Formats: sequence, C-alpha cells, structure tokens
Amino acid sequence: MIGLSTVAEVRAAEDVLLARTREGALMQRAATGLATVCLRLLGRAPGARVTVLAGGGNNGGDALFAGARLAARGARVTAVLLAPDRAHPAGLAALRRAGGRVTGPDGPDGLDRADLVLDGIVGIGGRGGLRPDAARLADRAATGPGTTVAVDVPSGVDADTGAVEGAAFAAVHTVTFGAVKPGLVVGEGRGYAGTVHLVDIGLGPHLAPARAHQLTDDDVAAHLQPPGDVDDKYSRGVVGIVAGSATYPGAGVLCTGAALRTRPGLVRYAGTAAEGVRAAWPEAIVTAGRPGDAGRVQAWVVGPGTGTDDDARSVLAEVLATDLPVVVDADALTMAAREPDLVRRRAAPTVLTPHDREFERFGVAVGADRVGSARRLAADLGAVVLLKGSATVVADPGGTAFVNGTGTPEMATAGTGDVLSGILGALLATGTPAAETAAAAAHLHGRAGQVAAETGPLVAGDMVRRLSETVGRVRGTGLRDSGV
Ligand SMILES: NC(=O)C1=CN([C@@H]2O[C@H](COP(=O)(O)OP(=O)(O)OC[C@H]3O[C@@H](n4cnc5c(N)ncnc54)[C@H](OP(=O)(O)O)[C@@H]3O)[C@@H](O)[C@H]2O)[C@@H](O)CC1
Ligand SMILES: Nc1ncnc2c1ncn2[C@@H]1O[C@H](COP(=O)(O)OP(=O)(O)O)[C@@H](O)[C@H]1O
Ligand SMILES: [K+]
Repeated sequence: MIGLSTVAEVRAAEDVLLARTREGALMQRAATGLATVCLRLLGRAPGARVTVLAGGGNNGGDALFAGARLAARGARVTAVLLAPDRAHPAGLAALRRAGGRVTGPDGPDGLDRADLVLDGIVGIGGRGGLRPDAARLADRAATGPGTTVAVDVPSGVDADTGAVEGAAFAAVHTVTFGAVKPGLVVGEGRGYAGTVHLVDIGLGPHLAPARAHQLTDDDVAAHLQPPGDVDDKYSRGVVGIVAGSATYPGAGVLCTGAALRTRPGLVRYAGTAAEGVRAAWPEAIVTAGRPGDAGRVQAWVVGPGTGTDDDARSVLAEVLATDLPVVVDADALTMAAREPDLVRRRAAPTVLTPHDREFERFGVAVGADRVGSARRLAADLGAVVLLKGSATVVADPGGTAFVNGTGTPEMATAGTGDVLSGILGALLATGTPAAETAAAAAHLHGRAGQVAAETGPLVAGDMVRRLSETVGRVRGTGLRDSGV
C-alpha cells in the first residue's frame, strides 16, 4: 500500500527530520535522487542540454543542486531564475561552480533545444495558478523538445488535491520527495505529473499514518486468493446481482459475467433480464423473480440497467433493507439520491459507485477536490463512496480514502461500469472491509482494462473475457504445480 501524504503531513515530518540532520542534508538527498533519475532519462550526460527553471524557494534549490550535479557530469545546463534576487544562494553557487549558465526569466533559456527541462518553479509551497512568467515558461517547455521533469510537484498543481487553477507545468516525469502527494495521482494533477518517481529522503519514520492510499498488485492479490482444499462453492461468498431488464439485458449479462470471472464460486441473478443472463451464463443461478426469490447471498449488487420505475424502486428498497453489504450502482444511484435515507438508515456496508453526473444527483458537484468530495458524501450518507474517473477515488465515512492507479482511457466505453459493479459485488461477498475491497475492485477493473486494451480498442465484454487471466496476472502466480 502506498501512503499518500498531504503537504501538512510532509511539512510536519520534515520539521522533525530537519532538527535531527545537519543543515542542507535533506536538500542534498532530494537533489541527488533527482539527478539520478535525470541521468537515467538522459542516458548520458556529456553534451546533453538541460534547462532548469528555478523559483525563489527550496523547490528551486533542489533543481539548482540537481542541475549542478548534471553540469558536473558534463551536461550543458542553463538555469532560468524566476526570482533572481531570491534564488537559493547555495544552489546557485553550486550550479555556477559546476559550469552552469544563469539567466533571468526573459533571457536565453534554451528551451527550444533542451533535451531535458527541470521544473523547480514551485513545489509544496505553491499557492494558486502559476504567475505569468512561470506560466509562459511552462507552456514553452511543454511545446519544446525536452523531456519535462517536475521537481517534487508539477508547478501549478495543488499537491493536496490535484486541482489546477490556470496554467501548470506538464511533466512527463515527476520526481517527488519523502512521500507521494495525493495531487500527483488524482484529478487534473495526475495528468500533469506523468510517471511518478519517489525519492526516499528519510521522512518515512516521521510521517503520520496516511489517510489516503494507493493499492498495489500485491495488496490486491490478497483479495484474490484461490480457493483452498476445504472450500466449496458457497464458502467463498455468494453474490446476488440485480441488473439489466427484459429490454436491456446487457447490463445484467456484463455484471453477472464479471462477478463469475472474479470469484466463480456461485453467482445468483434476480431480475427481468433473466432470460438473457441465463443464455449468456449457464453457470449462474438465475431467477426472473425478486431478490428474495434468489436464494441466500452474502452481498448484493443493484442498479445497472434496472430502470427507475416503481418496480425497480421497490426492488432497491428490498435489497437495502437486508443486513448484507450492497453495491448501489447506476439507476439505483438515481433512486438513492432521491431517497438518501434508504442508505443512511443501513447498518451493513453500502458502496455507492457514482460517476460525476451520478454524484451530482446527491446535491453537490464533484469539483476539483475529488478525494475531499468523496469523503464528504461518504460521511453524509454513512456509506463508502467509489467515485469513478480516470483515477477512481474510494472514501469511507471515517475519511480513509484510496486513489486507484490502474486503468486506461480505453475504458471510457459503455458497459465498463457494469463490469466494475460485478467485480466489486463478488469481492464484497467474501466479507472483507468495504472501502479497501472497493479499492481492490477498482484496481482489478483497471488492470482488466489494461489487459483487454493490449491488442487494441476494447468493449466492456472484452474486459469480462480477459478477467480470469487478469486475476491470474495480479496474483502473480500462473499455474501451480501439483507438488508431486
Ligand atoms: N523543507 C525541506 O526540508 C525540504 C524541502 N524540499 C523542497 O522544498 C520545497 C518546498 O519549498 P518551499 O517551502 O521553499 O516552497 P516552494 O515550493 O519552493 O515555493 C515557494 C516559492 O514559490 C513561489 N510561488 C508560490 N506560488 C507560486 C505561483 N503560483 N507561481 C509562481 N511562483 C510561486 C514563491 O514566491 P513568493 O510567494 O515568495 O513570491 C516562492 O518563491 C519542496 O516542494 C521540495 O521541493 C526538499 O529539498 C526536501 C527538503
Ligand atoms: N479516461 C479514463 N481512464 C480510465 N478509466 C476510465 C476513463 N473513463 C472512464 N473510465 C472508467 O470506466 C468506467 C465507466 O463506468 P460508467 O461511466 O459507469 O460506464 P457505464 O455506465 O457505461 O457502464 C469507470 O470504472 C471509470 O473509472
Ligand atoms: K515543481
């Protein structure tokens, strides 16, 4: 699990560590890590052209020291000082000693010929959108030939939320220090950060436990354990699916298929798409009746493609009245937004899975702070909120959050949400805690999208078809030998 630490948490840990290390040591660790990544990206330093954009704070100091290291290795380094009178004195002196050139914001910056551009304009001390000089240079860097590397945080990105007000530095790589900040992996900031490299500067032991996390394949593998010798089809949890309709069976077929391919113990289906689901998935136990007719389950999924008429509303109420975990998706979200008390009065876990427009039906727009918005709705409803997006966010009522790191834009196609709710229902039926389980489902779903997109554009059914293989790849096992 990767902790995502806020600026306040990083600053607090830095204060403790700064008091215990000699002056400037942390910045040297940061600059060494930064220069190492840059050297790897450049391949070879001698002759390489590097432009360092340096603001007047410590972020500029990191960039200047790293520039000095690159210059010492033979790179031709130009530092552009955005606030020449406040540039980090020791960093600037080191750069000069190593043979780097220095200019002001309007000087010959070399951006049109650079191999690599370092963005040390502003880091976690930034406020608001970039100022005009900085915005102009960030824009030139983005359209120039150099590989763009952000120092700690892409300038102009809010490190806590990922919000971008106006211009920001578009990095292909971000080298961040001490801890990954949420703004690098969520919202607009994710798109500006590119690939994130974490440099250890010794902050770890002093950081408060993170309240937001990103799961790894290893974390998710723990949710995907194969059955053991004593397992039977019931023992791993049975999921019940209420999805699709007679006219639109697709959502029922996708959701049921995804559940089966995630944990193929037993999947029950109840609803008016029964005929289509039975034809597609003979492995499922299917009834055209109500949820109560389906047999015992350990979790429900309700909503994809069910419609929002009186019958659908009464089925939703029946499912929410159980003491089982429930995934509320799609049309069920529209109905739950009209009657949020159906969710609030539940004692068992509820996971709501809105995209932005469904989220807004609960009364507030998502806005630029996606983690904050998901947390607020989760607290209001006493439910886990899984807010879909290019980086899906999960929040629980207590404020614990997860930001998903897998997936591909190819997943922006109809029906992929139905696949997610099937995966999530299957995992929730095992009884694991709802928020982390929802994050694990989003992770697996994203990996299935990546696997299905390996050969070209995907449709939702491709994700279902490749799910078993994806589970195997996330488990990292392959075929077990018999031990004979
Ligand atoms: N602490 C440590 O031990 C370590 C810290 N480390 C590093 O320090 C960084 C934090 O440094 P920091 O606190 O000096 O702030 P920083 O990010 O440089 O920003 C302040 C500067 O930005 C400017 N500025 C602000 N907003 C702006 C805007 N919108 N557009 C343009 N400019 C703007 C602001 O100008 P001012 O408002 O003063 O006019 C001021 O000049 C951190 O991210 C990491 O890289 C590492 O070395 C590890 C050890
Ligand atoms: N640009 C993107 N990058 C990664 N994932 C995406 C992107 N766009 C959409 N997705 C994912 O695809 C799924 C779409 O779900 P949803 O909007 O409910 O679709 P549908 O209702 O058609 O099934 C979500 O899981 C979302 O996170
Ligand atoms: K920066």
